[in-house]
Amino acid sequence: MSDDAGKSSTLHVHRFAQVGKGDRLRLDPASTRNVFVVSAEDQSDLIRLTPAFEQSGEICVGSQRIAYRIAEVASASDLQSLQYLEQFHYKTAILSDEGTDEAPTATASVGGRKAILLLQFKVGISWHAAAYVDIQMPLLMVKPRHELFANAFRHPDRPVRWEQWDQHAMRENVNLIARIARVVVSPEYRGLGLARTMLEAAKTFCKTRWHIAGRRPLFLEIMAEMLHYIDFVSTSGFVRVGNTEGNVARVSRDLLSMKKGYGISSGIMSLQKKYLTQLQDFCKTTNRDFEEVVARLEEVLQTEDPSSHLSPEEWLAFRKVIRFPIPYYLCPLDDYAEQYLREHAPASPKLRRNRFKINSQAIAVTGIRVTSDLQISQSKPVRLIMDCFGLSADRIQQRIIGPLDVKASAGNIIFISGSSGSGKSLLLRALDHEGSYRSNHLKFQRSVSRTYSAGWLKCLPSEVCIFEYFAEKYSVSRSLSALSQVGLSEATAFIRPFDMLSKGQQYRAMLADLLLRDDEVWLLDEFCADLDPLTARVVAHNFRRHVMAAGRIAIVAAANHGHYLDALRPSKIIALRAGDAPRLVTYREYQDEFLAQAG
Ligand SMILES: Nc1ncnc2c1ncn2[C@@H]1O[C@H](COP(=O)(O)OP(=O)(O)OP(=O)(O)O)[C@@H](O)[C@H]1O
Repeated sequence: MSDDAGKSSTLHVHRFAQVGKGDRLRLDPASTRNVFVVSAEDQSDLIRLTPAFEQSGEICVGSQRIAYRIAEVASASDLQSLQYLEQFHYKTAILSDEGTDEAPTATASVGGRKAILLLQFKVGISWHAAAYVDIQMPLLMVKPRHELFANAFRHPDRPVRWEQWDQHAMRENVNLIARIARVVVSPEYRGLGLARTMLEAAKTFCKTRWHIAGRRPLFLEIMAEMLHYIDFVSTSGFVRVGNTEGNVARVSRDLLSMKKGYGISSGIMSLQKKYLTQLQDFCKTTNRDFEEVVARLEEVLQTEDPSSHLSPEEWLAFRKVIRFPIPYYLCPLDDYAEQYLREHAPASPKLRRNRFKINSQAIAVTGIRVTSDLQISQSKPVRLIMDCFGLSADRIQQRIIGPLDVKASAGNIIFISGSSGSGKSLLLRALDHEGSYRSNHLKFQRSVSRTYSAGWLKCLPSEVCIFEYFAEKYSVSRSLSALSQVGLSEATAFIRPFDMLSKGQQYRAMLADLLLRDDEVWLLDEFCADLDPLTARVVAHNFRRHVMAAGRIAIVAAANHGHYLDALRPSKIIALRAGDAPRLVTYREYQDEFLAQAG
């Protein structure tokens, strides 16, 4: 950089620093740490460049608070963390000539400005990378934005105005939009709502640090296929503006025209060339005629659900050249931008909320007794045990549970604790008054105030991958939402059959299935037993929210629970002890009496 007298000096900044050629800098005479870019619109507006952006906060899961920091990627170790997280990315901007070319990696150079904010959790004395958001320059041509900006924009405080969104207005102002190119969350930390935390951080960053040639942005945009199914952005102030255009209407025409060596009417030429090469490669490997393949492409694109008409090879080839419309959202970054969106954004049909059948009725199961009756077969080893332990009768009748009354109203969790063999599983069985469980040696007694349907975790079929099972049984959006609530959002898990999942993944998949079913009472044994402590906490936390929202009654049993019980926060606890009467206590009493002892 050089000063007004032309004297030059060097300022070292990190790779993604928000500064470019021609930017005017202001140094703080009191501290060389403080460097600003002078706004091109208002000399008194200083946009901070250094120190780099950093924000901290806490995420609460039950009573546990996990500290995090979000900072610009600035060091070599940040870059390493980023590379680690890249493998888990959801693509948020699809291949598009309304968009970029195939989404490059976050660390790759894309040309133009970009900023990457990395979220790290404090674990002990070290920091664990958990999520990042990648902010880039906007796309040039986006149909819904184009239509929205056809409305005159007259900023009251900034020299930003256009009467119509023509070439001139676009050239002048398109960089007043920043784009969220990606939000990535590590699978270990899914279910904590980190996508929202990252969107909020991106907004703050854009309001305070982002600029192009000294001009601050007015909007933040995001477009993503996933937004068809889960709206993870509107709670952060993003407004749906419409769907991108995609290329369905013109892809075959463009391909044929390119093949003949002609240009195309719209879109990015290099991208179209790539499509052409990809389809030509497909024709070569399958020995098919190009025109015939394009005709086939055209034919399936006329149908309502094109992908269902394609063979696997065709699907793999065609998906590289077809871009379906995807939802496009804008987030205002100042008051006028907000007012403008409020006035002009088309009223778009809201995504249907994931409605669950909501229950409101209580249950009362009284006089619960479970007794076992065992005729002892007197083999030599059994006689040995009888001698050693002083057993004399040839028949053992034992009260395992009860008498006990269980009453619960909708939206509550009852937790059954007790050591191994204390009767947790049998109590759950007893609460399933219509259940099919039978044993010749057990007698169940209870009376119920009314009948209710009880739901258990059930293994899922292994003939299809789990997402196929979910999407066919429920809707895509309900399935995605339930799977994300149980912290299962890895694409690689979704596309495997149930028997190819880990125990913990199987558990979460079964739990998602239970959340989506309509049973009034959920009976869960060995709750979260196969999960690591953090995932168990996250699952317990989200499970509780779901029970309350859907008015379910959940009766949950586990021997090991100290690491997540505060996140589950049951309303009552039934503490079982072999050979003793069960105790019914509140969560607070249980904490004082039982957990304190255990701790
Ligand atoms: N089918 C059965 N017939 C007779 N007795 C049984 C039967 N099933 C379980 N029991 C006995 O009932 C008692 C309670 O068993 P239960 O499976 O409910 O214990 P639990 O608390 O769930 O134990 P864990 O934590 O080890 O799973 C045990 O002593 C067990 O031996």
